[in-house]
Amino acid sequence: MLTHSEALALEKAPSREFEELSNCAAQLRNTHWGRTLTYSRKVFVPLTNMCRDDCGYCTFVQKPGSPAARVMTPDEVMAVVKEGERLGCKEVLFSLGEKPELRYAEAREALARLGHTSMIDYLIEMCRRVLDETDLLPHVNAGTLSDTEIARLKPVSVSMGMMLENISRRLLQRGQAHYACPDKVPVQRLRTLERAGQHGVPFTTGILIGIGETWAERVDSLMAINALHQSHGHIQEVIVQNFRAKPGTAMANHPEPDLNDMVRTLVLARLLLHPSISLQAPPNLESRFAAYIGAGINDWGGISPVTIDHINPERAWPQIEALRQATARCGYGLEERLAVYPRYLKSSNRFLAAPIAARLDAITREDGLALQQCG
Ligand SMILES: O=c1nc2n(C[C@H](O)[C@H](O)[C@H](O)CO)c3cc(O)ccc3cc-2c(=O)[nH]1
Ligand SMILES: C[C@H]1O[C@@H](n2cnc3c(N)ncnc32)[C@H](O)[C@@H]1O
Ligand code: MET
Ligand code: SF4
Repeated sequence: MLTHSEALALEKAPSREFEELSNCAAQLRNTHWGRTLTYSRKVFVPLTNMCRDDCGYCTFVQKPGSPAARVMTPDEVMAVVKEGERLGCKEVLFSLGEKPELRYAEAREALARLGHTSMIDYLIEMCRRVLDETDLLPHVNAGTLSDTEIARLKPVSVSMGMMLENISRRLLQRGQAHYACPDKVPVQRLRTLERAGQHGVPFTTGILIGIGETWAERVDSLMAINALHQSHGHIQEVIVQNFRAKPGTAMANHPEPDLNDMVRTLVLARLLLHPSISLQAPPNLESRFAAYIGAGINDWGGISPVTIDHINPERAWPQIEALRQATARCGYGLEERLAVYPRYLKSSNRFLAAPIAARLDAITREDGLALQQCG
């Protein structure tokens, strides 16, 4: 839709020109996704907050030795999932630190007590329990994954995700957001995205805005995501998430991106990405919803009536009814969807393992959830 030089120029396009581009983005959303925005009713399960990486913006991560460092027990996981089920949630978002067992004895010991040697093994067990004991559907956000890890997770989850964040290697330098983060090396993130495509996993990714990247690096990141989608068709959604500065982190004093920056980036994403890719922005990290809708988003992501956003614990979820009203004031409806998007739901396709396809078949027949076909 946009050439590379048009994409670069969008950053500083004069307001009249930008308004036209923004109208194009909104129009493109209307054409491909209609006048209904979606969200997923979820519970957030932070299976472990120990992590071998040290992202400069992250408060989720806890070092062993800190009283807050932990691995959730199976009973704790199932209690929150059951509570979600009681309140009508359909997604379990497993979001966790990356491979802490490779760095910390405490993580290895905690896993050994649970009968496992790796966090991914334990995650697979818990996904299976969710499927066996509840009606919820696991979405796995566990960072970089190997071929075998993806192959083993696919039959126990409906979709997986990992933010590319940014393709820039510059951010790995000392003093930058991804210093000392082996799992944030861009080629490792890109390999995970590529492997997910090869395995036919409906995949969520995205970019993190305002962590020291340039506009050109955002353009390159979105173009890389789009190219992977062109090869494999697996990118179901792209999240454009604004960095929030947290006290106590290396980036506590780093400026947060402003609304104009977010809006321009959303327009960029809508115009660069294939229109069948859902464009999501989280509603708890910005309250001016109309600006996001005007920039062409079609989805608000996961919202929980049960759990906080453990990544941004100080940012409360909007009430779903309040979000519905705000969305309606912009002229759009709000509908619930599943963690996997409609176009992957056709049974007997390469995107769903057989037991998952059977489960989804049953759920969608009962519920008739957000099943508008797109893309
Ligand atoms: O509550 C959150 N949900 C996050 N989600 C979940 C998201 O909101 C949706 O629930 C799922 O993507 C399902 O569509 C992510 C999912 C991913 O695959 C990758 C990254 C994220 C990031 C967040 C996040 O920071 N907070
Ligand atoms: C789940 C996703 O949340 C993002 N993430 C981690 N820390 C922050 C923060 N301070 N602000 C915004 N997003 C963050 C990362 O990109 C991670 O992949
Ligand atoms: N650690 C993973 C990542 O940064 C999962 C989300 S952060 C808890 O991608
Ligand atoms: S953002 Fe993810 S990878 Fe980075 S420190 Fe936090 S938990 Fe680890």
